[in-house]
Amino acid sequence: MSLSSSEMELQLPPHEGVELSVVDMHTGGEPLRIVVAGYPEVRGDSVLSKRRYAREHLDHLRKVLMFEPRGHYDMYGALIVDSETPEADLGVLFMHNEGYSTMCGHAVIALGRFAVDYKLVKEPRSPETQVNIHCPCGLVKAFVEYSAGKTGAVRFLSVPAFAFATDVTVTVEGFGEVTVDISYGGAFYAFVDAERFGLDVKQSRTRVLVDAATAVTRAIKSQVKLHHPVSDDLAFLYGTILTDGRDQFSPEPTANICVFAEAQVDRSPTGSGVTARVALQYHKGLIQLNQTRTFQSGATGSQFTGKAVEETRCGDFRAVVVEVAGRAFYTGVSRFVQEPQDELTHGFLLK
Ligand SMILES: O=C(O)[C@H]1NCC[C@@H]1O
Repeated sequence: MSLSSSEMELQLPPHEGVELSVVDMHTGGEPLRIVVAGYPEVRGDSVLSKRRYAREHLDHLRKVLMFEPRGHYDMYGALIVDSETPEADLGVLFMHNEGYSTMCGHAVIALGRFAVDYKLVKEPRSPETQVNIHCPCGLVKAFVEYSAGKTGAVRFLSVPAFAFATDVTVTVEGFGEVTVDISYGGAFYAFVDAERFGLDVKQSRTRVLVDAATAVTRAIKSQVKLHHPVSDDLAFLYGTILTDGRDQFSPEPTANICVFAEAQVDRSPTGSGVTARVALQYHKGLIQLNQTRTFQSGATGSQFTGKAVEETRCGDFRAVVVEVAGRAFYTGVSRFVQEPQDELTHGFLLK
């Protein structure tokens, strides 16, 4: 007996399970699982309150889609929701191995293409189509290359980014006193030169980099209070980014690796991290407005570019608008099922 490909196409046998459909993409190697069907209504009168609602009432579905056996420890997801902002083409919630982030640049790059390809914006235009994406941190403007019916590279202008604190010394378990910078690019990150730990973001083993970055994140969470002028929901440390220390402007790429959420490793250079790092470099006078830098993922070598394009403010902070650019690709579509008899149907992670 043989099965032709058309007979096998997207057919599940009869089952009593709940189905969830997704489109999978990746940006610089970092996965993005976009939910297209199967989620119940996400209640709330703002994208930030919808994020709270999803965390309180729908978290079982995050685990189904992010965790094994359908996902994996480092899976990342996006759930499209309505936005309360009239200029927004779509709202989005981001999900990962621990919860819901406030910003995700790799996801914005993928969602920009997705929104044009799946007709979430009215009339695509050449050479670029603008897609306004309302993220929990605010409105992010994506510009998607569009030519002869095809989408390409994406650049986006993020929410105001600012250096929150520089040269903060914390006591890190296993490493003693470590001095870090903390910067905001839609989410807060700590930045440290990997050399401080005797590590190299491109050469060292990923597990060793993750342990050092995670120890820094834990230390900051317990020793530094963050705040954000717009909302307390934004005031938490999302992760630590280890760098190669090359912050002074150079046309050469600078590498970093981002460890966020629950010791999750970004395969991409991290769009919100690039935003925060550019704000930090600008704050320190290491780059000028419109000087484009290339940022490379220490994990995969994939690249984004980033530049500060305009000075602005965020509450009392002097801030900049940062433009980040990169490319995303489709990897597949899936219809997942949760069979009620399956003991592992809710998902699990190996730690
Ligand atoms: O590109 C970014 O901004 C994201 N990638 C995973 C972690 C961050 O949310």
